[in-house]
Amino acid sequence: MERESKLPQQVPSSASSSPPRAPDLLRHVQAAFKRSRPITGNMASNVSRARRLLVPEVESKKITVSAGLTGSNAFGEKPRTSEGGGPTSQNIAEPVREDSACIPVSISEATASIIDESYVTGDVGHRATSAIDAQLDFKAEGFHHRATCATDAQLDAKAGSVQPDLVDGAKKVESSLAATLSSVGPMGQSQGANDRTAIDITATMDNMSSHMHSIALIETEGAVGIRAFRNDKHDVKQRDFQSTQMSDTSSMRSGVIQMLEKKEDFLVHPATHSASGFPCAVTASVHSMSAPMPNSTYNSCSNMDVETAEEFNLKPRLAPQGGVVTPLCPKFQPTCVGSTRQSAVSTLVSGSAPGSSLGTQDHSLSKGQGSIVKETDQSKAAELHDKSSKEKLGITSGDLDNRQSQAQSVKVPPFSSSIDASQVNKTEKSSSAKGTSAPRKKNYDPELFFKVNGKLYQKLGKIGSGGSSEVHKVITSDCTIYALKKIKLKGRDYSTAYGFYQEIEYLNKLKGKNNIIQLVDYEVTDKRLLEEIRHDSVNTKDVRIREDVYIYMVLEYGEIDLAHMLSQKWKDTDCSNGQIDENWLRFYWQQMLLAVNTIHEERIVHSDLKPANFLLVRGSLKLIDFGIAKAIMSDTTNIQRDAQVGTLNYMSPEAFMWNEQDASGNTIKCGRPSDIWSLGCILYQMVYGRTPFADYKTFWAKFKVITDRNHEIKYDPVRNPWLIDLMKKCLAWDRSERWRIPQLLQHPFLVPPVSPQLPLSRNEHCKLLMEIAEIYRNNSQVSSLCSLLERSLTKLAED
Ligand SMILES: Nc1ncnc2c1ncn2[C@@H]1O[C@H](COP(=O)(O)OP(=O)(O)OP(=O)(O)O)[C@@H](O)[C@H]1O
Repeated sequence: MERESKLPQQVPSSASSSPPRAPDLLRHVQAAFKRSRPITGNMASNVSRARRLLVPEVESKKITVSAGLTGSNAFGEKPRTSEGGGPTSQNIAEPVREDSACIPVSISEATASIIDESYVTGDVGHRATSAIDAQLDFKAEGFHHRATCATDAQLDAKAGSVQPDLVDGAKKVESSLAATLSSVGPMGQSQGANDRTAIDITATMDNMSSHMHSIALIETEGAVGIRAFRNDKHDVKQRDFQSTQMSDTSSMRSGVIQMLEKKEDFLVHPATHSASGFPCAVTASVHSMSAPMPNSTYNSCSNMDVETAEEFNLKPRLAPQGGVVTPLCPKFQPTCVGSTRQSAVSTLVSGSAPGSSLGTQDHSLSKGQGSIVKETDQSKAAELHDKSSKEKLGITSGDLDNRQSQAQSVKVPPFSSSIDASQVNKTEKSSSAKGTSAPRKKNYDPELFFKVNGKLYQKLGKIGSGGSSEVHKVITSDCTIYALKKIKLKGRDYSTAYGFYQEIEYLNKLKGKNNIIQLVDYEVTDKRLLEEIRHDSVNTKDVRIREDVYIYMVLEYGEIDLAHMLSQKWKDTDCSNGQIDENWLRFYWQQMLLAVNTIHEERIVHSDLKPANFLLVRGSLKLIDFGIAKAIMSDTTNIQRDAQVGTLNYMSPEAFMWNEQDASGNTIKCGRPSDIWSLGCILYQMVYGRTPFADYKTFWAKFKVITDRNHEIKYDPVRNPWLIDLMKKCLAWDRSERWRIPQLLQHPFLVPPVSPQLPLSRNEHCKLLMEIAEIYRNNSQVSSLCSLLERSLTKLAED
């Protein structure tokens, strides 16, 4: 009842004969929506909810209605290690579809800001959401633009010149909105009214097919990110990636989300949702740009500097030195993949102090807040930034000029008032401390981003680390997830460095092969050294690299590796009958064979096959880690190694004895059969849950037993005897006796012989006899006996 008394005042029905003027109506709606009700029952929780941040407002007479959707990503994974470990969660993002919609609307004098907030219809008792709660902020100059507007929309607005077709569309939207808003009932009403409103708005947006912008709201439990897209007639291009947090709203949107999800025009690819595994939200908002934005609006991209922001298609953060600002909300900082579900997207999204609510209009700085960027500095920085990023972004000179002139005509708002001193970027601090304008070293925060060939990749967490590298999960501005392998070359000798570089060459060679992990991009940070590594590796073999040089490789992202899958499978198997599921085994064994066959056909020997080097990508196993792979020389089927390689439990006898002389005086080399041995060890592990030499713990014990040709590997009985035969074919000590992959692919374990129905028909008898005759074609006696039998059978059949 108490709650009842707090219900917003009923707004007189606007569906009456004379609808109120838009500002009046909006004021009513705001009055209703601003008084959001407490969440009832179990809806009320102390769980920190997403809060909303604002992005800069600039003076304009423009309203943007925007809607869209994208998925949030969350990565509740544990870092992987090369071998073993627990299961890894499976998250993969598909590129975001860019078919969202957003309509720029030009509106005069009166402006409105419709934003999403949430409330609960207590009587219905479920999550109610209003994507278009109205919140009116009447300013002397008109509307206050709140929110999340796309960079392009802002730029368009700044230019002060709205294209005629947009104006036209804008007017339509304006009137549609007025009509739509007039149908919004008071807060206490049932969900239906609000649903209807959202649908109406959606429909309105649908009507605006050209020059549409959209903002997609990425929502996790604690953070909300907004993506904005521009959908021009000819150039559908993903645009701004804004971030925000919302207070007590995230859980409320689901209703509208579901509603809007049905409106395909607003949706990004559903795969994005599944990638994240988290609910996505859509919001429709009306932005006006009539008043200067509160400083806090800059928080929306506060963890990115200008270049970062632009890389992520954000409104550039106009820090004079291009400095870096640490995330406002450390809770959302991506530290480790497994840290929180929020971490992934929430760092794309930035946090804001709870106080920086939507309604904040305070332009003054609060006490103790740090450095403020002066407008002039910002303008200069914007110019500089625009110039420097022109090339990178591939903006045409016409575009750039246009944008620059727009930028000049726009009064750039001051920095966020809600950034406190501790949150101001490190570069700014250090340069101001020195009192100099020190040249900036990096214009992005290396703790949060990797930069490969000028493209930024935001860290989502460390996936794993191998002997030579660390691998991170990263996300790009278009929400694609990759694995980024970082190899430190400092302290390594040139030949080792060359080995690392060779992995790139192999991956380039294997581009397009769908059972090999795909290399998307790479960079060696020191080009001169790269040339030395490539050309002088022999001369400088033992010279160690002293510079801080890294190899970055951007790779297709794998959800989980076979090592983790196996350990999980064995946990499940232990709980059931103790024997591995044969069909599961067949499926993955075949995939492994196909992957290794691909590289063998390209005359590459992997040399380090182990479960951790098979990754599951979209349901298929793909091979990774060509760090020690070697090409097979054209004049031989084997390879000469410079160093002993491999992982002990999977190493073939010849890998242990490389370069030694065998009994006949030949140098022992590793070739394709060495990989087959490793595959045999993996198969053995899949069947028995341990590798064949796992009982031998030390290096010398393993060395002794593996290099002993008389050692007999123990095969415990299994249901399918073909399985044991298969393992034996792979683990033959003599490498010349090991089967090759094409044979293994035809092994009866994978291709079980089909036993014919008995008794055989006359034709089948005849066929059988002909086969026998063919086998014994050199034996005239067998041949004639076969033909006699065949004739006899034919005669019998005739009788
Ligand atoms: N593309 C990828 N997608 C997802 N995870 C990956 C990817 N590449 C590597 N990893 C993870 O990182 C770990 C280490 O990667 P990788 O094996 O390439 O590094 P390395 O330094 O060569 O390791 P090793 O010591 O095993 O040779 C892998 O076991 C795997 O779990």
